[in-house]
Amino acid sequence: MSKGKVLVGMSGGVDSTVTAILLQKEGYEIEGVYMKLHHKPGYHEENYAKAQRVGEYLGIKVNFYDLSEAFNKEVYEYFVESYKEGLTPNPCVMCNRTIKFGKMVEFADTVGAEYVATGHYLKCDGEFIYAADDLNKDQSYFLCEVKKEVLPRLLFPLGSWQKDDVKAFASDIEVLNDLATQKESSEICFVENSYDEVLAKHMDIDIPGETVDTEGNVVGTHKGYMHYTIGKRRGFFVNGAHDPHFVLAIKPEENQIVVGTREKLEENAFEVKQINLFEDLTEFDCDVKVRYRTKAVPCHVKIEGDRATVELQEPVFGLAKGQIAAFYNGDRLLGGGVIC
Ligand SMILES: Nc1ncnc2c1ncn2[C@@H]1O[C@H](COP(=O)(O)OP(=O)(O)OP(=O)(O)O)[C@@H](O)[C@H]1O
Repeated sequence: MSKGKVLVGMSGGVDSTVTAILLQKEGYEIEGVYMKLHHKPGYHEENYAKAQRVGEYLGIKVNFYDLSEAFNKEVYEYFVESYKEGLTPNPCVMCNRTIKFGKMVEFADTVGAEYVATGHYLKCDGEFIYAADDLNKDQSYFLCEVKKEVLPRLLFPLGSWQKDDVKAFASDIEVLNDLATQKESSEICFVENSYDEVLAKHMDIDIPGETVDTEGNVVGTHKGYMHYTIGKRRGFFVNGAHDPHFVLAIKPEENQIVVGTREKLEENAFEVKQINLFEDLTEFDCDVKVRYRTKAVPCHVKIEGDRATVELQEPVFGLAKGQIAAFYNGDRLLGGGVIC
């Protein structure tokens, strides 16, 4: 007897392919969906064809779902607008909230699937999300803004797998072994080379401006504020500087970047907005990650409405407004918010 129906997000990559195979083996009825999210030329034809090939191998239907309009509004425009406002966005976090675990869950309803699965590396027990066993691949951070209501419907079979084992598993299946060796996708699906190349399609980002110190004194020049993120230490000019200088703040209205030495990047507290929690908490101790590839730091969090203040027990360097703070209790994800 079937364990129930699962809609699997199938991108044509090795992770979602193995996800679908494992769930079918476990006894679930599987249907796939390939989502068209952006307009990178040639991308969807190639990847949908791969997803369909996996579908044929498994004997399942793989739907093509054009979500490019919703993706453009919820993810792409947010990405471009954030840089315009001098902020550092995290498009994958917003995509997971609105598209992958938003629109895809709604689509699951239309095909009668009670569950939704992807090849993300993380664990979910229906109530909480946990870091993956493969800590190098762990993607739990990117789900901290997902709505709590959808968690009971999510399945992530790769949470207990090592990436190398996933590749080895796929390599053993002859018709799919090319998927195991293909290049891994880049971090942001619609960015081919660099984020400023994407921004340059929409506006002139090469407008030189002033580089100032923390007192507002002009100390040099830069090539346009959108080329910089907090903590960056190259690509601008500081007159007569002996020590390395880092971007401390971005002032879009003045087209200025504020720079200073590394100690000035140190922060001991910050605020977050758009707080999203998987349990009812108002004041608590936990660990916080202020970027994806960074160590979690112990902190104290106090929630007020949909905002929170975070006091760090050890300093972090280079907090970027717009970036995502994810709260953890050990390997359990408590939720997250947007640094403001
Ligand atoms: N265009 C898409 N259509 C359907 N599902 C998708 C799509 N893009 C990503 N996913 C789902 O989200 C998961 C995570 O995507 P991400 O791009 O982070 O991972 P990935 O390691 O490249 O995965 P894969 O190897 O499956 O391509 C994928 O494994 C897949 O289940």
